[in-house]
Amino acid sequence: MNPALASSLNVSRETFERLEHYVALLHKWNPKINLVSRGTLQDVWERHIRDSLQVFEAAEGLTGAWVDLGSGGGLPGLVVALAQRPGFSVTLVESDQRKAAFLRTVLRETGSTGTVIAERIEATEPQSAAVLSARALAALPQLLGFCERHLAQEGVALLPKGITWKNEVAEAQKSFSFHCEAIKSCTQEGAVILRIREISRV
Ligand SMILES: C[S@@+](CC[C@H](N)C(=O)[O-])C[C@H]1O[C@@H](n2cnc3c(N)ncnc32)[C@H](O)[C@@H]1O
Repeated sequence: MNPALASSLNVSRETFERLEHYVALLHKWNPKINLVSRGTLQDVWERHIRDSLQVFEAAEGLTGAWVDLGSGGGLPGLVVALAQRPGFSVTLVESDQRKAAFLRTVLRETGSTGTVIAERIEATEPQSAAVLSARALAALPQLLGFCERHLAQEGVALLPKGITWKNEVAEAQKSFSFHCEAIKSCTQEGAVILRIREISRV
């Protein structure tokens, strides 16, 4: 337990302990199945955990079914599940069977609840999510297509994007109408979390 780190992440002791267990499993499994790029593993708390927790914070005021698409090694969806905030049920969609096995292992070993769907997003039964997240999965136009399938009408998408986010928004506006708020990232200069709702085709 590192109290200074736990406090800077603004998580409870219990959540921090689950996150520590997750980080240990990431180190153990990563050499075999490449869950995160090897170079980022030494800096996992900043590059991945803090980066995912800020997506969670952007969900302030929301509750219900949280669906994370293309979860990979669990970012940000598994971190949301490990935080165990009341009012959310978390589903992780990841088509790679080995990564899905990893996600289930972390949930089981940390005593956390969550569902892992080891299927392709396009083939998964529509989820009617209240909150939909996806990090490093696809460009915004494709992500909004996934939202059409999996986000409830009143739902909110939380999509971390890098410094070219304005270009992606402009590209997506050619095919979709949507309300978009850009929340500054605390982990990368120029990056944002797009908070998107009221999506429809133009
Ligand atoms: C670049 S990784 C990002 C993983 C994680 N979100 C992160 O930020 O580290 C993209 C993940 O999405 C999964 N994926 C890509 N296309 C998918 C699809 N159509 N259906 C389900 N999973 C998909 C891949 O297997 C991979 O694990």
